[in-house]
Amino acid sequence: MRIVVALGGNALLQRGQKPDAEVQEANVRRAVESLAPLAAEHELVVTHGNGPQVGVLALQSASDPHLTTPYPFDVLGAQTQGMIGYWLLQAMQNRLPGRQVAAIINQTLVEAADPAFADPTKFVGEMYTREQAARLASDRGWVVKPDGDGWRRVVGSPRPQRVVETRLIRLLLESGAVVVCAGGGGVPVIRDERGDLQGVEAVVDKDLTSAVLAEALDADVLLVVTDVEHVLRDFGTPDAAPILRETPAGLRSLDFAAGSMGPKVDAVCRFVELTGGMAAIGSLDDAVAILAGESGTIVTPNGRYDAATTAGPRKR
Ligand SMILES: Nc1ncnc2c1ncn2[C@@H]1O[C@H](COP(=O)(O)OP(=O)(O)O)[C@@H](O)[C@H]1O
Ligand SMILES: NC(=O)OP(=O)(O)O
Repeated sequence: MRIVVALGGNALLQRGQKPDAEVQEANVRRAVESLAPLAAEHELVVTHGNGPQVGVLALQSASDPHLTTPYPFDVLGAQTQGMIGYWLLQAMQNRLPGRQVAAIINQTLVEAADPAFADPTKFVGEMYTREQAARLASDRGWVVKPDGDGWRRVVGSPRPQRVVETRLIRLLLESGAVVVCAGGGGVPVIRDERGDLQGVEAVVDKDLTSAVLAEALDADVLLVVTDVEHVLRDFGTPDAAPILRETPAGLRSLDFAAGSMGPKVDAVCRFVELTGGMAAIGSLDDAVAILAGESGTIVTPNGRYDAATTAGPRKR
């Protein structure tokens, strides 16, 4: 099978952890431990988040006295692709000797007129108290919003339209390589009036980009892995209950939090609606169990899933 796995920012940096390289490298090794069995049997594309990391780089850049202007978010997004891509590349190569692994810088086309530029929703960087966030907003011109128990900076997150390097990713997959791409949702770009690509100030949602990419690659499965075993209905209430199997229409009839579960649900529904394939949201540690139908929230056109008929290896 051809599988696209979207690795949550939580997989790379758990809440409360300091964003030191060695902390994230250890988390990446744990992620790769979970994904390696999939790579051994299937064609595998790994995408990843960059919310915490791109916020750290933005702060560094804004504090650098040598710069006249801080680096814009397209440049910072490319930096996170290089950094996280390198960690994933090395961990995969160590865990899958003999297998080719490619980690590529890539761009995601968005629409210049997307209203999301004017209504920032994408959380970046670390968590602050309400008072700290208010001060940062006034000192640095940030937009800040509540995220769970704290406050974080938000930036515009236009909808991904197409991964520019889709053909290259397909070629790499067909050659047998594991491909790490679409990091941070891909570097956001538009085409100018001459048709040239040009970066824009935004951070694309990696789950939505993963759905666009998975569909364009004719993937069989889209796995969105994060720090919860299932999507919960009535999240945050005493009636919270795991959703095990669902149809896209069933999931879309429920409400999910913008900026966290909302885009993941949107991504898996979109993939299943467009392809008739299987998509799931679950825990990073359970990637193999999700495919076996033993964990996660599994979304299919009819809300049923038979691992024996779906999860066979794809001929390369
Ligand atoms: N309905 C829900 N079911 C489960 N988790 C939810 C739900 N709504 C919000 N969440 C929160 O979403 C988080 C996962 O989203 P997010 O933090 O954006 O993940 P990642 O960074 O891994 O992509 C969970 O840790 C949980 O706190
Ligand atoms: N770009 C992006 O979606 O990052 P996170 O998954 O870390 O929020």
